[in-house]
Amino acid sequence: MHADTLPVPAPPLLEIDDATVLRNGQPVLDHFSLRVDTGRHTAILGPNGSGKSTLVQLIARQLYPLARGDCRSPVRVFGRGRWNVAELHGLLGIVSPALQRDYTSEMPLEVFDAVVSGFYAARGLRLDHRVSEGMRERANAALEQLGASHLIGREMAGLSTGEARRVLIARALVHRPRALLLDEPCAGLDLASRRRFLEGLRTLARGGTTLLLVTHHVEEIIPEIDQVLLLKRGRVLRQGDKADTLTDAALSEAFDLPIRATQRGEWYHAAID
Ligand SMILES: Nc1ncnc2c1ncn2[C@@H]1O[C@H](COP(=O)(O)OP(=O)(O)OP(=O)(O)O)[C@@H](O)[C@H]1O
Repeated sequence: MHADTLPVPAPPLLEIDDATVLRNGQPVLDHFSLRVDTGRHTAILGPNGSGKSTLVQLIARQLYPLARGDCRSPVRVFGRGRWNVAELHGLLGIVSPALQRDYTSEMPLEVFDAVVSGFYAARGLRLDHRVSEGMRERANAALEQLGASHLIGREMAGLSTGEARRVLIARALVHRPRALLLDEPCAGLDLASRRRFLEGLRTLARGGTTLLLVTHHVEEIIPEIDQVLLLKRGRVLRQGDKADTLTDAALSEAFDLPIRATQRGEWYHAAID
């Protein structure tokens, strides 16, 4: 095969190159670099205040890094440094606690409208939004995929935490994004709901959506995730496969406590030693 007929490799899902983000004048991400290849399911794990949500906001274009001398954007998603936010969300669905707070506030919003308005990157439908039959079908299919079809007709504000999260993930999925960035998706779920929810994520991961899962909990790292990024105080402490990152030494250093990690089948657990 000639060099010019070789397949072009897909650009990485995410490349962050020496990004610094300040809050109140303090660096909360500090000369931060990271690369995640498309198709490689990844967990971003770290203690409170380590910079996980800041990283999500940086990727989502809700926060900006300090400008660099060479004018190159330090954050590239699918190989591009410049995106309009709606276009970006079509390729990379993002579900965060802030989004959930916004969508479950008292301002009325029905479940199906919450999902189908994802096509317009809007919170609910406006009069000028035309919903085609194709859009309806995709919104219904996404709700079904998340086991949330029975919630159609309900108000978002009246849903439980887990129900609302499923609806918001369905909303992110209407675009058939290549990747999903989920910030603390299991927060507020009881033990059984958490396991059911994680099984749903496993199905998504196996279906070809690259997952970026932000969490404090080793137990939420589904078997399909094979790369872990350990954060500490705004820096990457360690990045690699689970055998290298979910170790007693690495977790103890990240959380500043002696931690013992154990593997049970395909899942990992961590406890204070
Ligand atoms: N709006 C803000 N103004 C000032 N400082 C902030 C703001 N938001 C976060 N920070 C600070 O930035 C640092 C990183 O916070 P961030 O929320 O990104 O961490 P996190 O890893 O997501 O934490 P948690 O697990 O508690 O959600 C913390 O020191 C935090 O106090």
